Amino acid sequence: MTVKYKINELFETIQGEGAFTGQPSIFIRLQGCPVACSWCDTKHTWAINLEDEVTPNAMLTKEAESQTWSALTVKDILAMITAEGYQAKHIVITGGEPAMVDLLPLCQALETHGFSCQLETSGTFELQVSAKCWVTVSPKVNMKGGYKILNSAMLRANEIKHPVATEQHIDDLKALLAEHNIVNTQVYLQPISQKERATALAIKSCIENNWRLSVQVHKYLGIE
Ligand SMILES: C[S@@+](CC[C@H](N)C(=O)[O-])C[C@H]1O[C@@H](n2cnc3c(N)ncnc32)[C@H](O)[C@@H]1O
Ligand SMILES: Nc1nc2[nH]cc(C(=O)O)c2c(=O)[nH]1
Ligand code: SF4
Ligand SMILES: [Mg+2]
Repeated sequence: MTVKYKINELFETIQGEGAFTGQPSIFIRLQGCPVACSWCDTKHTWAINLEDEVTPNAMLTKEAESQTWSALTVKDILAMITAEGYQAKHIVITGGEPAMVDLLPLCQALETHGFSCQLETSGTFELQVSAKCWVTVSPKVNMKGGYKILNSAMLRANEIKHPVATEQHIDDLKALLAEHNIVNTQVYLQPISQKERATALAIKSCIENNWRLSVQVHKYLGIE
């Protein structure tokens, strides 16, 4: 049977986080996440309720965040991107937690059609992506859902992007890097919810550790 992806949103914008900040990108946001980060900015993507399924057009044209989703095949997704006339050549697969499902058919089809792929993931599920897919791991420590960061995800990561608000988050990150023996992967600190204190802590810690700052540019610009 052809795999269908449960999609909460599909839109074109500027990548606002991490190494690709500033890059025009098409975002595919998958529904569903059990990790349950208390400060998650996309809580509407957590629940997968069958009664929340909507048509592809209703999903594409929604004007406010909602937990509705539409089931699309890879072919449907490519057709939608073409029909919308999007110009971006970079596709960000996010969620929710997109790594809960097999993303290889999606990556392969997108790459065949000339797109580059990027995955945004918590690293708590085995990654099923193409070899060329850029993997952004945002490791989650002690979240309510009880999921643990996988060694395979930490090792596969092309960048590690860590949301921070407290010194504890910095200590958690250092412990993770040591535990998984990560030395060369570029690390980004991302202040949680643009809070002033979180941003000051992120700047200080980036300078101390030679990490980079990621400030969720889209939120400062008021774009999606
Ligand atoms: C919404 S998550 C979806 C992908 C995946 N579940 C993950 O956590 O990486 C996308 C990115 O937003 C980050 N994020 C979520 N809520 C945030 C917040 N309030 N402030 C800063 N970053 C946040 C996540 O850590 C992750 O890097
Ligand atoms: N512009 C923009 N950049 C992003 N980078 C990661 C995002 C995400 O929600 O995964 C995101 C998002 O929601 N919007
Ligand atoms: S893993 Fe990602 S989507 Fe899930 S709760 Fe945490 S930040 Fe939100
Ligand atoms: Mg976001």
